Amino acid sequence: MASDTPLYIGFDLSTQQLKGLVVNSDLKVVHVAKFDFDADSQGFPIKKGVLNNEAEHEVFAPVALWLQALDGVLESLRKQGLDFRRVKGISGAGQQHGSVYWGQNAESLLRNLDSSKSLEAQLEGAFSHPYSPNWQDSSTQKECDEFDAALGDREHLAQATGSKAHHRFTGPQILRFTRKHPEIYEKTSRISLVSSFLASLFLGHVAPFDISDVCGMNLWNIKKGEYDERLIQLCSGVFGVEGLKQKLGEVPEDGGLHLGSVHPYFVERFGFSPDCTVIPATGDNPATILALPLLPSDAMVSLGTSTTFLMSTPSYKPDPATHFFNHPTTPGLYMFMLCYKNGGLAREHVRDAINESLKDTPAQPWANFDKVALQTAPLGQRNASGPMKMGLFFPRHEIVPNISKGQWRFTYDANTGSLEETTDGWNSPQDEARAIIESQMLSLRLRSRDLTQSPGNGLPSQPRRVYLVGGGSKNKAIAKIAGEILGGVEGVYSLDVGDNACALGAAYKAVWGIERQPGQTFEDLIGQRWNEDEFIERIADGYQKGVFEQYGQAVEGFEKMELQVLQQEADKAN
Ligand SMILES: Nc1ncnc2c1ncn2[C@@H]1O[C@H](COP(=O)(O)OP(=O)(O)O)[C@@H](O)[C@H]1O
Ligand SMILES: O=C(CO)[C@@H](O)[C@H](O)COP(=O)(O)O
Repeated sequence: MASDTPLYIGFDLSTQQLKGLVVNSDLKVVHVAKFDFDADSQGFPIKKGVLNNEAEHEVFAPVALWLQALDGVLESLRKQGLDFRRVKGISGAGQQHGSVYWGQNAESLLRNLDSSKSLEAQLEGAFSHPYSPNWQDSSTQKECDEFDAALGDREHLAQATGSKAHHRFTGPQILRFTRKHPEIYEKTSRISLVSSFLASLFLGHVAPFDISDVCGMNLWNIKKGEYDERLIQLCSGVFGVEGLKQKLGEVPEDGGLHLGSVHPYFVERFGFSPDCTVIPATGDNPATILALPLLPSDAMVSLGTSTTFLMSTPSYKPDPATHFFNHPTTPGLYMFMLCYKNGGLAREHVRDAINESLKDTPAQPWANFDKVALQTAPLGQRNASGPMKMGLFFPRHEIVPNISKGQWRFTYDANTGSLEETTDGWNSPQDEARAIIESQMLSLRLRSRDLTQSPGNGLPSQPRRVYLVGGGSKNKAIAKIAGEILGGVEGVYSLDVGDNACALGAAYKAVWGIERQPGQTFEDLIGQRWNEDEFIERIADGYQKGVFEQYGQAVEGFEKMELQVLQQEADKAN
């Protein structure tokens, strides 16, 4: 390909790292660079990308860390030989819900960025508050109760905003901020989401929210396409409604909008072309569904720090147990999502316990976990009618369902429907490798079953394909068990970009934003250029008659188990 053809960059500012991925107009990846927060940053006492205040259940990240990371990733791309002059468009993805609080001098500091200094050196003073509340935070129960109550109950809130109130959602977080730091709130000129923060750095002024990511705030009325006045009223606390609206700013509808050209900082420091255009950055989950032309009958499971389950759908069927967002590019479509806090880190706990019990940490740290998981029979059953082992493994307060941290193990007899909380018959931690994967997948199947349909030929309802993405998607043991539980008539697939799907989706968004014809949808443009044989790999079987139905029985036991644990926890609290 000629060396002056256009390139596009997608960034992924996630929990544990910032990635930058470069594609050409044919959607081929030409560069990837990564800045790992724990390994590569200097001067931040973080662990897994965040800081904790356990006493108040707060989890937060230093904003300056992300500034250091952005210069770091661009520097790595330069070292790889990226010719920045060819980059025509930039978009990005940010971990969802996190908020960044800009001070009074933010716009002037952004506008006057000096290319001889690092972003960190000159923007540290741009924030009224140095930390961004992280999606793993669970400090806002009081505020969540108020949000649910503001529209009557959690059903009505979900109907209006796509989700019931959640600890991590930005509205409840802002309300708590107005109470905990009233004087800082007053001095805050603008509030960004992590996605719009990233776009702001490239633009050199505070960028608007993205039409999909704004749905992760419990403030946006999805059907009306505007902020919900009652929720803005609540969220502004003792401060004025107008003041909050001004801090939040406008929300353009077009996900491919040209926000403006990159700031001269990037032209002078890295050699970007002055006409390189910034396209709205979206949330990391919305960006992930843009990594391929996803059909409404497909499901994606993102195995990152969080585990998320994603579908693109024309129907808006909000429910307090799930999330709906506007689709990031296509009006009339929505994104359905389930999000679990205890994803990758919970699996790592079991992995480490197994390595410890075997006194063996192999070079590939997942080797023992995978071997044990595959050697264990489905549901730890000794025979087809034996008791099923199942459990909940939550080293952190879980979102789905809303349960404090803890570990519970049960056996379930599918013939009698009896459920017993017991560790009898469990060989821990070995049995937990399969059990934790099963627990996560059974929860996904339970909560997504109303959105799937029968693919025909008398087959049970299930997705057409299951796509695995995120750090855990390279794990074939997880893929095999995911296929057994979730099904997928055509099988379980992974993207050849492995754990970079989110950055890839952001890069595709930039391609579409710049190269689309008037009215051309994302699905149309990406669908035309998508090369299935090259971009995806079938890594496991999906639907398997017999085992899928066996797990269907287990879903019933799983639901009962969750309800019992919820009841036990509620009784303890009273
Ligand atoms: N081979 C593997 N098997 C299972 N999980 C893995 C494997 N490799 C990485 N992971 C998991 O991937 C997670 C990071 O995923 P990633 O998508 O990169 O993170 P982020 O949440 O920051 O976007 C880690 O927490 C780790 O547990
Ligand atoms: O809170 C959510 C979604 O609602 C999380 O999915 C965050 O968006 C962070 O994701 P990762 O860092 O795990 O990719």
